[in-house]
Parts: sequence; structure tokens; C-alpha cells
Amino acid sequence: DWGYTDDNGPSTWAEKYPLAAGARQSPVDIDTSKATSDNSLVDREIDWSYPSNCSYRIVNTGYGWRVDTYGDDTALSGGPLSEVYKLEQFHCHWGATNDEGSEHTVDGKSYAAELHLVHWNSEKYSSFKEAASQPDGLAVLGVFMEIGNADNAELEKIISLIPKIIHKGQDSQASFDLDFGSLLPESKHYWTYLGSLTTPPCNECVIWTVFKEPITISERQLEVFRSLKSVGEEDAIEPEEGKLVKNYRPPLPLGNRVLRECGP
Ligand SMILES: NS(=O)(=O)c1ccc(NC(=O)NCCCCO)cc1
Ligand SMILES: [Zn+2]
Repeated sequence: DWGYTDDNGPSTWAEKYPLAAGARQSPVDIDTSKATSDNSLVDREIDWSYPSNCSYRIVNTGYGWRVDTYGDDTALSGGPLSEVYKLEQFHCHWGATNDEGSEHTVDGKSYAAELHLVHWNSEKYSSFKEAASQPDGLAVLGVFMEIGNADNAELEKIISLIPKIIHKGQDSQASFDLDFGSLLPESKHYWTYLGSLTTPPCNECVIWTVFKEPITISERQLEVFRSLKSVGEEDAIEPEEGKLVKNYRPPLPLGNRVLRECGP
């Protein structure tokens, strides 16, 4: 199956997942000199509302951790979006060392990790799966994460559950009050472009919004991410083997896509 090692990593995906070779792939390098500021975005501020207390399921997908949110009373609108999108799940990408790990890069700079909040167009489509086959089906918010001294308190609620899902396929149900607002940067300055899922099947169904300002996470917290395993409990292998030390796709060409910028 696909993954992030030399023999099943991003350079091999197009063999089994032809969409991965498309012209609208993600991530991309955000070349700030190419970004055009678009006034039509200015008066439609990105707006989100997430519940403060909700029940969540965190799962080890084998490619990382993912929190499924049962996004009933969630809503994302404005900015580049013409409809209201619901939060389906969020997850993260990281690298083996702190000088890599994000999927999008900014003028060639990588961050240590990148958080993705995945929403689907519940106004136009009747399910996430249907939306994932449409060009305007998904809206993903990308938040860069850089190493800071302090733990990220909101992320800590998720990180504290990771020891329960070390192996692929394990999941843990928890209801905790998550303040999504603090998983997002203070500044709403963002870039937006049309792209894809950054993992197979790489459907070209995502309106991407990547925030300029990173949030911070501690080295210890990032180490917990890297302790996840990409193999199931039954695959008895050496303790150091199968660790998910990196799960990011390097940038693909922007091609002739427009990269718009909005915010102070
Ligand atoms: N990293 S990312 O671009 O935010 C991303 C989000 C969802 C998914 N895939 C997903 O949620 N479900 C599987 C694909 C659905 C297509 O039928 C893959 C990558
Ligand atoms: Zn992602």
C-alpha cells in the first residue's frame, strides 16, 4: 500500500493513483511573489464556528492521527468559499526532523508540521464522500506549526490520547472541550488556491486556504506524533521499526493556477 517510505512514497503514488499526476495537485510551494491580492476576498472574511464541547474519535490511520468530529454544529464560510462547509476531520503532517514536515512551503521554507482542518460542502452535496469527487467539494484550512518552548494546550488534549492509538487501526473515543479557535492563528492572513487531497487517491476536490501565521507546538509534543506506528499491533516488528516519523508530501508545481492572497 502507499506510504512515505522510499518504496511506497509520494514519487510512486501515481502508479496506482493516477490522479496524483494531475495538474491541480497539492501541496504547492507558496511563492509569495506570485500571490495576487484579491479585493473580492477582502469583504468576505473567512468565518468559522466550531462547538466548544464535542465528542471526538481519534484514530491511527496508519498515516498519522486523525480526529473525526461528527461536524454537526460546525460551519466554515466566506473567503474563497461560496457555500457553507462542515468540519469532517482534522489531522496533521510532520517530518523526522524539525526542518521539514509541513506539506505547503513558503518561498521554499518548510515548517515543522502542518495541521489540516478538512471541511465538506454540505450545502451542495449530501455526503463527504460525494463532495470528495467534486471540484468544490472540500475546503481544507492549513495551519503551519513551528517549534516553540511552550506546549500547545489545545493540542495537548489530543496528544494525551496518542499513547492509546500507537498502532494502525486503533482508535479512542473522547469527549473534550476543544477550543478550535486556539488551533488557528490570530491573524486571518491567508493564501488560497485550487488543489487536491495530499494523500491518495489525491482527488482534485479541495479549495485550499493556508494561513500565513504559524501556531507553535513543543518539541516534546512533536516527538509524541513521531511515536505513532504505521503498522498494526499484530505486526510484531522491532520496537524502533514502523514508526511514523514522517508523513508529508513534498510540493507539486502550481502550474497555471492562480494563487490569491488576503489579509493585512
Ligand atoms: N491531507 S488532506 O489533503 O487534508 C486530506 C484530507 C482527506 C483525505 N481523505 C479522506 O478524507 N478520505 C479518503 C478519500 C475520500 C475519497 O473517496 C486525504 C487527504
Ligand atoms: Zn492533510
